[in-house]
Amino acid sequence: MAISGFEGFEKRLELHFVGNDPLGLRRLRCDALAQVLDAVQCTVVSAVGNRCFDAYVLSESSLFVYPYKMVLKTCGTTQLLRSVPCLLRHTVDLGLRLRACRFSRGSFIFPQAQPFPHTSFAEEVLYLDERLPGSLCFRRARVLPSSTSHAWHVYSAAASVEEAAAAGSPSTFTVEVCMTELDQSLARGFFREKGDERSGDAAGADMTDLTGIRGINPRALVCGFAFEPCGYSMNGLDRDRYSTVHVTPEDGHSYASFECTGRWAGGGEVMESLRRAIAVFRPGAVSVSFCMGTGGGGGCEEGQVRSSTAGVLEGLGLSCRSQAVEEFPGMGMVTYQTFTSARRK
Ligand SMILES: C[S@+](CC[C@H](N)C(=O)[O-])C[C@H]1O[C@@H](n2cnc3c(N)ncnc32)[C@H](O)[C@@H]1O
Repeated sequence: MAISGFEGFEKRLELHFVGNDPLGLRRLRCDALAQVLDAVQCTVVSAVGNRCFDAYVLSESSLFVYPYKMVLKTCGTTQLLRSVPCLLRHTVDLGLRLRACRFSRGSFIFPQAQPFPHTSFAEEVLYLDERLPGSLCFRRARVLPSSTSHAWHVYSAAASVEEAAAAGSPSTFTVEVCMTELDQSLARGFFREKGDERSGDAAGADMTDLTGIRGINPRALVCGFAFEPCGYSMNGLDRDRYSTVHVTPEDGHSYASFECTGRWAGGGEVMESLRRAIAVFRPGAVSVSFCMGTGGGGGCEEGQVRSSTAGVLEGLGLSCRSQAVEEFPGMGMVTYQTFTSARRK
């Protein structure tokens, strides 16, 4: 951990593959996954799977493995992008071909504590540019700004605009929420009692219930883990959709994140999850980023996504301070909105 404090803001990598084996990436052996995570400098603390995907809680955030999609999200001073060369070696052995990659992150609280290749966004982009196969020729790196010092950094690379659009239906989305300045009394719910000798899973299950996290999606199978002396991570599995929450409750640099995937279908369900997740923490500042497939025809329209999001957060006493939108060839549209508590001015 950095001397300054624990860096809650995660780095997130999403990789899409093509192949002929229906199990695809789920065939990756435990020792191969351990090598990939070793390169990043984190470990698995718990794992669960369903018919559609495997979900791992890590010492620093989460990993989701579908047959043709992998999402690796890590916080602290982990070296997320170092997973790429190792992973690509293993996936070639499984007969899988990388067809798209997206890397995203917010602005670090302690940027000086980040090691290579995360010392700057330019370094991260260069690292990926040099290691991704040349066949991923549609590339874009953008920093979506806000009215504060926070910004959303996104890099994407795709082999073909058509191939990627076909694989991600226009109505599928991923939403990433970053919350800081958590309500102190609510953040206390993510500290363990002194002398609590239960396992991280057992203490995590209680935190899931007592803090209201279980209610974010009552249908999900939740795998929660409580760190010592504080901190919490959970993965939720609901059919082919995952959700994940990570909490750094320490006062002064408190942070929580919520992420989920789904289909837009009018947006009611995702907006309700968003409302419940933010209500668990009552943060002073929030950013919400949606990544949506492109192609039109029954999908989610970015203007509608932004106005629904603003409506939900305003209902929680948060005011929209900035909005940005950017298209990434082959990966879709990304929106980025920031909010602060109305009481905070
Ligand atoms: C891994 S969790 C949640 C990560 C998530 N990205 C976040 O920061 O919101 C991080 C919290 O757990 C605490 N923690 C305790 N032991 C830890 C460990 N071995 N590895 C990572 N975090 C640990 C940290 O101090 C922090 O409060």
